[in-house]
Amino acid sequence: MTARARLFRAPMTIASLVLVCLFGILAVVAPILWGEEALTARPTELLQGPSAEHLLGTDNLGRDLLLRTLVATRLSLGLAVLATLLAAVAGVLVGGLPAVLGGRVQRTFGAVINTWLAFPVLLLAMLVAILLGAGTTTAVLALVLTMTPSFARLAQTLASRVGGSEYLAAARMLGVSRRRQFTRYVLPNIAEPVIVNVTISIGGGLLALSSLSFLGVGVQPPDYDWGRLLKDGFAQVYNSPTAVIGPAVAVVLAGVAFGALGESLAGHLRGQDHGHTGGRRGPAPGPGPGSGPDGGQPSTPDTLLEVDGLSVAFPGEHGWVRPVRDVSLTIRAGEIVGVAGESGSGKSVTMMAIAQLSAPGAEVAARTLRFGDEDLTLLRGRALRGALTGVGVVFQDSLTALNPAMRVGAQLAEVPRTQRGVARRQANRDAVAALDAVAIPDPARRAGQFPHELSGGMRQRALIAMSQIGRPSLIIADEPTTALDVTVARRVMRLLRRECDRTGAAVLVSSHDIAVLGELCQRVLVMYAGRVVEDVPVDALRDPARLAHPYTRALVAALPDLDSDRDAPLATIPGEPPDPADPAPGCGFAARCALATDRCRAEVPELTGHRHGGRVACWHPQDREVVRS
Ligand SMILES: Nc1ncnc2c1ncn2[C@@H]1O[C@H](COP(=O)(O)OP(=O)(O)OP(=O)(O)O)[C@@H](O)[C@H]1O
Repeated sequence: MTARARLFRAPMTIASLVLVCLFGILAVVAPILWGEEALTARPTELLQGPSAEHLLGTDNLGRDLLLRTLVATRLSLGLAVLATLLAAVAGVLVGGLPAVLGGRVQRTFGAVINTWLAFPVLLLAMLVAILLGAGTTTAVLALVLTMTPSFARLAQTLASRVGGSEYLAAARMLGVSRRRQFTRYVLPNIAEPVIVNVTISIGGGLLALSSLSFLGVGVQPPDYDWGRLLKDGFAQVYNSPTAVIGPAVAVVLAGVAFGALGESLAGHLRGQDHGHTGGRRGPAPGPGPGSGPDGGQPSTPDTLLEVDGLSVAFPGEHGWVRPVRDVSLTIRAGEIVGVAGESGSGKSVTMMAIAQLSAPGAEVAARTLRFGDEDLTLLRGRALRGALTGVGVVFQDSLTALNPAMRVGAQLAEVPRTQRGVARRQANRDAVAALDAVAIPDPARRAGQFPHELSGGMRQRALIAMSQIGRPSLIIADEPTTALDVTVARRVMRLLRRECDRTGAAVLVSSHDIAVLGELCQRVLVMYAGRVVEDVPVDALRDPARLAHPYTRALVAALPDLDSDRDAPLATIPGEPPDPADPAPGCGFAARCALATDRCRAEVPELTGHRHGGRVACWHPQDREVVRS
């Protein structure tokens, strides 16, 4: 049974849904059927108790109390629904918009929402009602004012997850307008919980509005809602106790029905656990000047990307933490370069900093960050986005990298539409062709599906297609196969290579698996503790004796192969990588290195050329000669 089928079979859902529907029908038909009669005064039947003719008795003008309660459903529910919807819209705008407007706006709006939330709801409503004078409009306005902050808080929490997601980061990078980011990326992904909250809040709104009418600051005669009926009934409760029963039961039943329905829906949503609005990246401030030793490779005329002295810092508990330090690398046009290293070595942070997709709050600095003819350290805003149209990004987790609320084809089509102004139809055709190019079967049908309808491998292919569709000259693929099993991962990597061979794009791709990189790349950069420790040509990688850095050797030795003795434990690298918040002086690997000397523990080695044709940062580089001796 599907989760939705289970939801609609749950007794609480059925009961609350039936009640909500009944109230809805009553709100529509009661004024039509009994509106006139509920207003008819009967001077001979004043303040009567329950009878067969008047089940709940009559009021001080002889009007039937049951009919008045039924007719009041429309105004009571109508006002509660109206106030809740207005509050939801206002709350979503206040809480959701900052996600696409950026850090400072986000913080300011957050502070406003917190202050707003601190006011007691009913007190605020009464204050507004007293200031503006009693009446229906005032009551609704007061309610909107008091309900808006809780919607804003909800929208803010949900939208901040979307704001940090990879798919929104990619949309920003593409130059998708803020309005479109909000309507196509933020809104659809926060809609479900907001709608559920609207349902729950209608119950609360109904109680609050009834309270205002009961206190005399809400609906005024001759209009009447349940709160007003309660107020009038209360005045005659000693003569006719049944006068309060009708509206009291109606308020409680409707409040409980909406609340219970909302709670059932919320439980269903929690159970579904989409897990696809999570993400962790957002736009980065532009890189600024940095410092550090110059370890960069000389750039050649066909150099496509040149990075020198790249450092990334995040605000930590005790000051700035710098997980990436002084990284230097170059990539030539069409070259496929891998980035290897243990978890936490700084691969993703480096790659995202190059793609200008660092997490909010990150401080990125570089002496040189040049892509093609553009110096990215000097560009901002539109100019930076323009320069980055030549970069395609493949993220780690295809589920968080694709907008779950947008069809796959539409997401792909967004790239040519935004970057080159291609017409929608043509862009859709391009999207299907791009899916076809990455060997997705039945691409036209798949283009019409949502990301969750595709398998993990297929989604990763779609991401590769998306990174290619803008015809970039560089693809940055951050562990594109982490979420896939080994066989699918290898297939996806081969596909990445085939696509890049076909289009001539260069690739910077990271992976934990140095063996996979060895198959795919021409060069592999080995990272340790936020630095590049070796830049190895792939032929040297295949011959462990030519590897220069003890860490690279240890990484390669830790790889199992077909000849490995299955009973023997795998080689591991003893010790732990250093904590980026507490880096030791000298070489980061010294504490785990059998060859470390005092110099290693005191001075950071620079990346310098090595006989294998690459570079190494080590005071005691290894090579064939050293091994033999
Ligand atoms: N937004 C952030 N704020 C603070 N620290 C961060 C942030 N993102 C990453 N880091 C830290 O930076 C370091 C490097 O992380 P990074 O994700 O680059 O490692 P990685 O080599 O890609 O690892 P993995 O293979 O597990 O993804 C880690 O210590 C991580 O905790």
